[in-house]
Amino acid sequence: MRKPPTVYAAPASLYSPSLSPSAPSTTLWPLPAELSHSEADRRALRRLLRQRRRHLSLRERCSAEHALFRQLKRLPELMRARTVALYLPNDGEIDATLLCQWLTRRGAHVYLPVLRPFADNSLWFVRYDSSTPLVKNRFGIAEPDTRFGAHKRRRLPAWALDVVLMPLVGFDATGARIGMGGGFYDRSFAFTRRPGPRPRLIGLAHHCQKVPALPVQPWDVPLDAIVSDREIVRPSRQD
Ligand SMILES: Nc1nc2c(c(=O)[nH]1)N(C=O)[C@@H](CNc1ccc(C(=O)N[C@@H](CCC(=O)O)C(=O)O)cc1)CN2
Ligand SMILES: Nc1ncnc2c1ncn2[C@@H]1O[C@H](COP(=O)(O)OP(=O)(O)OP(=O)(O)O)[C@@H](O)[C@H]1O
Repeated sequence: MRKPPTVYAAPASLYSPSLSPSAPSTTLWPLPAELSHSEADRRALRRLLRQRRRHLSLRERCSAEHALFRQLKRLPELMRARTVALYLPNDGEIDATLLCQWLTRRGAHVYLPVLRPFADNSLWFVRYDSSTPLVKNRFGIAEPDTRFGAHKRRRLPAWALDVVLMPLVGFDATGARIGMGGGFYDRSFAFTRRPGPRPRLIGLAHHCQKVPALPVQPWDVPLDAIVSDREIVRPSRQD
């Protein structure tokens, strides 16, 4: 019999050995003095922050993952949530999958993002548990298999999720964020600017991804909180 997929552990390939376990990643990958709105600057910043997070050692990752879990368990949004979207970590992203068991024990359901086929960079959210078959998407990230329509009963409209935990590439103290650059989350949650039911949006990142200031783009959806292994940032919503 085929072994069921391991679900709650992050793939071992994510944990590439550290290049230099002792050097703090912020020293090795310093930020430029000025950051502008220009696409070239945003691309350069993404590359640098992605290097920083990939450079964390296994020990730093493990301790960050546990620190993040402690912070998340205290969030009122998660304590009352019944449906929570998270992500399977990729490219050095902070790992929030310790929450899976915690949420399941509380009777909540976990969802993962799936690249929407035949659509412009937006996401579906499909229920995830220990028996969910996973396949790699075009970026090499594992996601629930939606090829044969079996996911249809397990898909939830984005507005019906209680909480969305969103992977960030960078953030600042005001709650501004930068993602992987595909606009996937911005498109999928653009509706949250209008009145009506909406999930709480919570960005997650390693502390080394915090920058002094990030320009906000007109299409950036506002977040309710950003949680790192060090702190919880609560931006004041403008609406
Ligand atoms: N773990 C995780 N899952 C996620 C996301 C994420 O950021 N993290 N996403 C969040 O949006 C979506 C996928 N978005 C992504 C957008 C760009 C790249 C990326 O690596 N881009 C390459 C260019 C690759 C190419 O074009 O072929 C790059 O920038 O180097 C990866 C994922 C859905 N699932
Ligand atoms: N609601 C939207 N409708 C149409 N295009 C959008 C929308 N949101 C973002 N975009 C486009 O997506 C592209 C990427 O946006 P951006 O650089 O802000 O990505 P990001 O915030 O890093 O990614 P993500 O939202 O996936 O975390 C931009 O060219 C932007 O114009």
